[in-house]
Amino acid sequence: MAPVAIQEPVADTSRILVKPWSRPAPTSEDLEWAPLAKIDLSRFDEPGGKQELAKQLYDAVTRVGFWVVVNTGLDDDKVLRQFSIGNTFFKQPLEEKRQFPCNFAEGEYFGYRENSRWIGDTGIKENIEMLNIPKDIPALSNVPKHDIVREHYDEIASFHREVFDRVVRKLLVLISIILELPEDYLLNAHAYDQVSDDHLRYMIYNVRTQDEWDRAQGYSLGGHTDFGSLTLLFSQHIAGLQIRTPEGQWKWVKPVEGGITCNAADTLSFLTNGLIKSTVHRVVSPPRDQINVPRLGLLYFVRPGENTPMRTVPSPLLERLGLLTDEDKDPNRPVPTGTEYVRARVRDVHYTDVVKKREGTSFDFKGLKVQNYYA
Ligand SMILES: O=C(O)CCC(=O)C(=O)O
Ligand SMILES: [Fe+2]
Repeated sequence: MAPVAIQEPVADTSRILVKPWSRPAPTSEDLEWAPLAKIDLSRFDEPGGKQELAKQLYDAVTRVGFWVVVNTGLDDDKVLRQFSIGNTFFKQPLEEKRQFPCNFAEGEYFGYRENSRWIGDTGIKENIEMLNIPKDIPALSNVPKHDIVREHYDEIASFHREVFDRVVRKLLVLISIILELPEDYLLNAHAYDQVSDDHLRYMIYNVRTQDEWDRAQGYSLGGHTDFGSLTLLFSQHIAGLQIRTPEGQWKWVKPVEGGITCNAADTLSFLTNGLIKSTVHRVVSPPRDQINVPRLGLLYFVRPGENTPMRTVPSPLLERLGLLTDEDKDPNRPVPTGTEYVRARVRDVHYTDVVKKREGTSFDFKGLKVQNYYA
């Protein structure tokens, strides 16, 4: 028998103590929850499993736009540890958090986003703070890290990679199967080792009074689509997220124990000429029994990168559905890269001191067009 390595406990030399965070109590209010498909990723490697899961995912990605993955193999203790690191970060002094702000002038989203912007003319500020952490690849190692990220980097980086490997990779394979493309087609277009603006996000909605929520929401309810290809939301218990269902009703998203809520976003919709649905969603005031609890979030955003042309993919399914145009098939037609598109979008939305609702307007970057505002 091979000798078993005995691991000495390693002294924690970090300066910043991460206090364990746990999920607050779920709401006891009877909300109208959106029915979402549950995709069991433990079946992915079974014979025929991928094909079966792809069938189950079809309606979710083409019509609903939101679904839940379960049995991902990600250990919930590791998930809670990431929530705890995020929570500890947000409790740090503003000067510390402000050290590395998002560079919105360039459409760059890595770093800290402060809750400093005014919402229209309401006199209320946004209540969201976030810290976006890039992929753990050499080409992005120069992106500056806050102390808490540096001190816990091994753990954060391995979580980042594990989320990609256990969830993102599998979803990109399933969607490639749906599109009748080679299984690794979309994975290659979003490869972990290539430069892209993928990020792990710690996010917090700070507590507001009902009156503040009402005033902010009277101006805008914040309906939007996400900018990249896929968004993963780790389970947390504060309600607030709502999706606009295919029937046009707003329904709440219920947290699933051990599950991850996923949604398709704009660039995946562009790459499939609209077949994959980028669903409109928003975060509204939590129910009464949760309104005094900060809404801590942990998310992963998948974006196409520098080496991904924003051209409809050569899918036989899209061809049959009449969604592949001659223009799409022309490899010489110049198109932006994923990074160019995403940065233009981030700059357009976030490079401002006052958040405007921009009713009736849309964003158009070299022919890639999305609506800015959904009521
Ligand atoms: O916090 C959530 O549940 C969703 C947040 C969201 O929609 C976003 O960050 O784009
Ligand atoms: Fe979103």
